[in-house]
Amino acid sequence: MNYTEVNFDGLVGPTHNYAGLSYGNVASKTNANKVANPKKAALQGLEKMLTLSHMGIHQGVLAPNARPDLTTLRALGFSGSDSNVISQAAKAAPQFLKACYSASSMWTANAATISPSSDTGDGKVHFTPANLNNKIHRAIEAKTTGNILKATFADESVFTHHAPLPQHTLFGDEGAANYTRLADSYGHSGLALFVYGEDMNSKVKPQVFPARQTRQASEAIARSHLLDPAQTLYIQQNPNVIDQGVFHNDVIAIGNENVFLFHEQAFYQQKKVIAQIRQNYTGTRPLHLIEVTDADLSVDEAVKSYIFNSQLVSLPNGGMALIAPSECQAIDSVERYLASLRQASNPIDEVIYMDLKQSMQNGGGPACLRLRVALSQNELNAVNPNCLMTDKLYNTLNTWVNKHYRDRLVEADLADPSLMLESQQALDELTQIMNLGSVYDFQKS
Ligand SMILES: N=C(N)NCCC[C@H](NC(=O)CCC(=O)O)C(=O)O
Repeated sequence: MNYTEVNFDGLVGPTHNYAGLSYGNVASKTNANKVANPKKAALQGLEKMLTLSHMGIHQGVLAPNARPDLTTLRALGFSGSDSNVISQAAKAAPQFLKACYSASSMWTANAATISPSSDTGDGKVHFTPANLNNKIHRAIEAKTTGNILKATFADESVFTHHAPLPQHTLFGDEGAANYTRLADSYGHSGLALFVYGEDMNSKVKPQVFPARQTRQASEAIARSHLLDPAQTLYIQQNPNVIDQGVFHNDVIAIGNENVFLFHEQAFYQQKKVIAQIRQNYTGTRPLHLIEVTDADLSVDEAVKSYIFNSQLVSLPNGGMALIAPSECQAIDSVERYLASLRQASNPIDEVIYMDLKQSMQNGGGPACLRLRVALSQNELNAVNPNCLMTDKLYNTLNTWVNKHYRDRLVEADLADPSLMLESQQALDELTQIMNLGSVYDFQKS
């Protein structure tokens, strides 16, 4: 059957800011308190979506979570009118206010884990929103993200939506950022690689920064998605690279169809991992396992450039392209490596650089900004059409961003209730543009 991959990018929400909320994510900490430009962030994201759709690649859009998250602020004991909730939180608990204002749902690689119908026991596409248990500003995304996924993929005859895993450290789940699938093509059953940072029954774990994904979470998802155990591998991230800022596996490895590009320090007991992948891959097209050595690039250069957070996409006329952050052009060794990768004998023959600086400064590169969904033609027809990128939707969203978004946001602005009202108005309009219904709590009260 004819399958295709659709990249669903997260639309950057109107409250994008730099709050230093993610311990273990170097960029988030380094850029804390910088002046943010939400308008530019959203336009940079839309530009990437348009570029891919003009390359003939199917492109989708996922609406952002509503911020501030008043439901969470009220659960924390702030009460009265919405404006009172904001001003009380700004005085008593600015850290929680920042968490409830984060636009972090833009990084939709963390929105969910999705298994295509060619991998699942019942032939449906399975979705599990990530609980993002490790960080409070992200853990509060799961419920609304679930609503948005249901409104985007509504047809229950082809799509199955699971609840997020229990909110407990044992089941820390970061979604597709820690999941890759290797297959002959999108429509063939694939080898699911679940990469975890910590097995809660083992002592092998990072010493400085937290491991966000647990093996227990990955196993639970593979069970609910009815994956074939013979086609599912659980791989541990190298704890030493987590301690160097590799907080998700997609900061050190990227796979697409029969190509897997990863750093030589990506995994714990890497030689064994490579042998397992080779042994379990059932495709007939040759598997390209491309290991980037320390001599090519250090882990530090990988984290600074975000080279592994490029999107690796199959082109309509064959071959693959790497959609890389423009930060890769600033580091000589990275540029050199990319040039040699293009020349070498593998399907990657194009590198396209994108300016995503607003997102990058919070540790979110091209691959963080998109959720991959492999779909058959029939399943693609069942997707909410207002969530699929066209020139018309691009123009509408561009106008919408220019109308509603600020071009400057700092922490002090979060205490001003007019930011809340502006955001709610913008998002209410967005749900009409994207025909999502009432996915936000503020639309229900
Ligand atoms: N690698 C992938 N797939 N996603 C990147 C997510 C970046 C996000 N940054 C933040 O949440 C920073 C927010 C702040 O500090 O204001 C995170 O750490 O979870």
